[in-house]
Amino acid sequence: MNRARRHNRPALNSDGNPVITTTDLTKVYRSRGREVTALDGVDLHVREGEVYGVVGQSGAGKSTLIRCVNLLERPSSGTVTVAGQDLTALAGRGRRAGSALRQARSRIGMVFQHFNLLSSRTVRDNVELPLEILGVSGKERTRKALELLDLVGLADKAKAYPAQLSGGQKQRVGIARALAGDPKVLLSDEATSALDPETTRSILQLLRDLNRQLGLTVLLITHEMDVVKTICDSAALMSDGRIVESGKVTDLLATPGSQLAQELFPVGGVPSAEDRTVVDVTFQGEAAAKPVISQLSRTYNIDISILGAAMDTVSGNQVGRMRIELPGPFEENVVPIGFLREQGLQVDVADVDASKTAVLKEGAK
Ligand SMILES: Nc1ncnc2c1ncn2[C@@H]1O[C@H](COP(=O)(O)OP(=O)(O)OP(=O)(O)O)[C@@H](O)[C@H]1O
Repeated sequence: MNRARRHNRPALNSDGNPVITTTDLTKVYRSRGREVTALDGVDLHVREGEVYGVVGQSGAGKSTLIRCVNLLERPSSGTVTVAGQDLTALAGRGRRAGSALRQARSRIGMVFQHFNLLSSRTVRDNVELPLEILGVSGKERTRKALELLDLVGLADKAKAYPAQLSGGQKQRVGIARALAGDPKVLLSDEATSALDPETTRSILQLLRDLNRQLGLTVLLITHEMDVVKTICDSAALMSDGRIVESGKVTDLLATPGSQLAQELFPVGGVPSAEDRTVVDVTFQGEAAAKPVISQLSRTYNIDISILGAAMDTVSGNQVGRMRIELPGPFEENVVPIGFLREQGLQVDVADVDASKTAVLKEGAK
């Protein structure tokens, strides 16, 4: 059970200080005479206290980005600043990392997809490991490890070995270990990808609770849009080593033609005949509760078909998307579409082509 208590930290201040900043970050891998540009001028701004998700297709550069943020991977150029400290200016790499970089890294926790626990050590000893490296005394290490295991709901597993734990429990140990150095920032590399849906939910809830309770800033990479919907305040979409869209999730949902919004709330559906206007409507907050579709139908005396719909909660707010079909071509529907916009809804006119696959958004034209 998750013991992290909720507390009443005010909602994220949208003007919060940046705690992770990358500037023009570039990473070029060179192997066997070949060059791969994994990061191509990435500017990332993660504000204090937010949960920030980076999504993108396989090979987009997500893992490279998160590994560059704590300098597990040394960028080819550009800078990484975490909690006001320019990590790229600190010397050394890997085992030989200078003590300044080691100290700075201890303030950055990292959680991995496959947990990376040492099988020969007990749960408690796994959590103590980073404290050993930091030179913390035995008694203090044990006190801290037990406190952290309690925080992640595993107080009764301190003497168990990783092999005796479920996947979700192993990830809780991974999270406790990541918190050992009292980090300001937690990096999560696909932390829930190896877990079943229910365990995923409980781990995401734990991350959210830790974010709220400790004021911990979380930067996570994921290929699961549900992770973004469930816990992210902000998100960035990566493609070919670049950030192609970023911002607060609620703002992205209100941005015409947003690719991230479409991926978060994919609505399909093709028109029933030629000469129909297909419109994607996004509802947020108060607008989600208004009976706008029936009002539209009554006001303009038109029949409206719902071609597809998705409703969900994003960062605690009710959000929905709906693809509707109005009779007649676009020119005949300018006024009804204006009515929807006046109701505070995000409205994109979708141009579903004859092959019924490509959707070109009005806002993206
Ligand atoms: N150590 C490496 N040496 C050479 N090329 C690499 C190395 N690591 C990553 N790459 C390449 O860099 C690009 C970005 O990889 P990266 O793992 O960062 O993407 P990703 O978005 O995390 O993908 P995935 O979701 O599949 O993990 C890919 O083309 C990949 O093949």
